[in-house]
Amino acid sequence: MPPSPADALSELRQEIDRIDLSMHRLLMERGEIIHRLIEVKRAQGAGCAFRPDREAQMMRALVERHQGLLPLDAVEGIWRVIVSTFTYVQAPYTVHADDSGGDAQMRDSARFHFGFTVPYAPHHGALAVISAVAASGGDLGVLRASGGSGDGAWWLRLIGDAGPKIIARLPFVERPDHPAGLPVFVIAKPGAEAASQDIALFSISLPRWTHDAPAAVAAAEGEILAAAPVPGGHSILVALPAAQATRLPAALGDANLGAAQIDPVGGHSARFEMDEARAGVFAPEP
Ligand SMILES: O=C(O)C(=O)C[C@]1(C(=O)O)C=C[C@@H](O)C=C1
Repeated sequence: MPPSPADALSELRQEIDRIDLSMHRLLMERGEIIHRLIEVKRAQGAGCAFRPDREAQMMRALVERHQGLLPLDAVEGIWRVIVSTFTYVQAPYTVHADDSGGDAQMRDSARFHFGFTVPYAPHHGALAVISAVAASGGDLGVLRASGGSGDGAWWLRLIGDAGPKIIARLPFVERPDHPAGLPVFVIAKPGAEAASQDIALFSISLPRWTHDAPAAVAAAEGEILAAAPVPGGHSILVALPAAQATRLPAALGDANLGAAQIDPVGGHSARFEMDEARAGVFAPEP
């Protein structure tokens, strides 16, 4: 005789309890590993525990192997909370975020990527975020990748050895309809470990704005992310594959912009975009 619906339900719930217990035990076991990792990192003298390149690699592997009923957004969100919280328990940090372009999207992004245990400190403007990170021990800052605030050329504040640098671009896995898809840069004070050099970011101060600038940057496979007038000229924030960075001076020179001042302001892992079809595989049936 097949089991009654009540018995079948009870059996399935026992299975769920068994799986929940295993997942919880595994999370606690992960915590033990993190304990040992703290010791190793302490021996290395590292400050901030955030390792964006490692996280980018983990998030890609996660979405690539994911299958089944659970929507990808949920799986990604769960792992973001796990990893960010384990980062926090290694070395507590606050996420300073620029809410000048709207609080809701920025807060959703910070909570999705860093969870609720990590303190969230809103600021009005990119400059305020950069100052907060510069004054902190090992905090992170989150800024809209497109700029967007009325702060002008905020990236100038990232120039120089001591200034915070861009170390990541979020989300790690880009796709249409990402629940926290606002493209943001994460900034931090320069750490012991070198940041990724897949994509390099430069502040370029031009003696003047010219419509040849985008083509010159494109000639080095770069992209202008933001632009703002500065005293004595115009400043642009440029992203390009790090391997192409040596081509920038010549490309600018060819556009009569040889006097441009080029300063590194950080870098991040290569962007990883999922196409719509793949991103939708796990979406619930309408
Ligand atoms: O791999 C590390 O260095 C860790 O600190 C572990 C861990 C994780 O929890 O998986 C946490 C923080 C880092 O940003 C990356 C990964």
